[in-house]
Amino acid sequence: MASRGELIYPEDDRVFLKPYLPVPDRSQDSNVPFVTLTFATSLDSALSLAPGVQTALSGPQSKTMTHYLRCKHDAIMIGVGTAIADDPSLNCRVQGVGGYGGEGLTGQPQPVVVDPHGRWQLTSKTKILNLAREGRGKAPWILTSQTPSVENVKLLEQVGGCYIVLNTPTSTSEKPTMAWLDMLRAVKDRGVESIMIEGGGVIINSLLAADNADLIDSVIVTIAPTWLGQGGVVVSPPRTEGSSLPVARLRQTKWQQLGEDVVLCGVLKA
Ligand SMILES: NC(=O)C1=CN([C@@H]2O[C@H](COP(=O)(O)OP(=O)(O)OC[C@H]3O[C@@H](n4cnc5c(N)ncnc54)[C@H](O)[C@@H]3O)[C@@H](O)[C@H]2O)C=CC1
Ligand SMILES: Nc1nc(O)c(N)c(N[C@@H]2O[C@H](COP(=O)(O)O)[C@@H](O)[C@H]2O)n1
Repeated sequence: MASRGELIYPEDDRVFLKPYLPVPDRSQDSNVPFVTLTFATSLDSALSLAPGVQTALSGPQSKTMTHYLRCKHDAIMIGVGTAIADDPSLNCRVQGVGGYGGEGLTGQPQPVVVDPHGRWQLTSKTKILNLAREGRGKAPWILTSQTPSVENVKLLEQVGGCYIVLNTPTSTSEKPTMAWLDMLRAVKDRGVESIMIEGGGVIINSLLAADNADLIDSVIVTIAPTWLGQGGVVVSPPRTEGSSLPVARLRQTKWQQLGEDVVLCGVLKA
């Protein structure tokens, strides 16, 4: 750890991740960005103790790995459940990136929050807005399907963020209905060539479902040596109706121990 909360990710550990990282210019022909699915899980496949409860699973080394991944992607995406539960920073605190020893916002990912029904109430205390104000992270884009509140728009635009309203069919319930293709195209249209998707449970399970899993280029999972127990937010994507096959399986896997955790990398495409 360096000064001001700056993190240092060793060169040797960077080599291990390289085959799973976005390649510059790789996706320029595609209408969606390079997608990395990445999260930390317990041994019982839980992301957190309960919906709405932030739970530290990663140890210091694997958390630093996640921060390194953030500077290797143009954008970072979470669902509104995570935004409300965690009040996250969604920035990169690796030494040398913008705001942490580097110039401007160089290396900082664009945070993207999926909030179809406008649940996220921003305030002057919302961490991500304050970081943007201080030049230590970018202001978020919020993907929604509803007209946002005037108060939220004001707070967001003051720091350079914006709403992106998708004309995608939505239900009136809390069920996620914005199509992944539409969401990914929307960010690609705004210059995002690579995106890491961190969670939470609804986001990950819908992305891993058969209809969407093809959109994932790389998977990087931190596994912490702990059982959270029943009642947690669990990664367990829906089975295809009538199928008795596994939903998805990683190929080209590699494992690395980081502190007490292991990091599993792989790809889903054949
Ligand atoms: N261990 C880890 O790496 C991580 C843990 N978490 C934890 O996960 C928990 C939050 O997870 P969840 O409650 O499942 O919330 P979530 O973060 O997945 O957000 C769910 C909401 O996002 C929207 N959404 C998701 N997918 C959508 C889609 N395809 N289309 C339209 N809208 C969509 C919907 O409004 C949905 O209700 C928190 O406790 C958080 O701390 C979150 C991220 C990473
Ligand atoms: N890598 C990782 N390990 C954990 O144990 C976690 N709980 C998370 N959560 C994700 O990181 C975000 C919070 O971190 P920042 O404040 O943005 O640095 C949180 O919103 C989840 O996306 N990740």
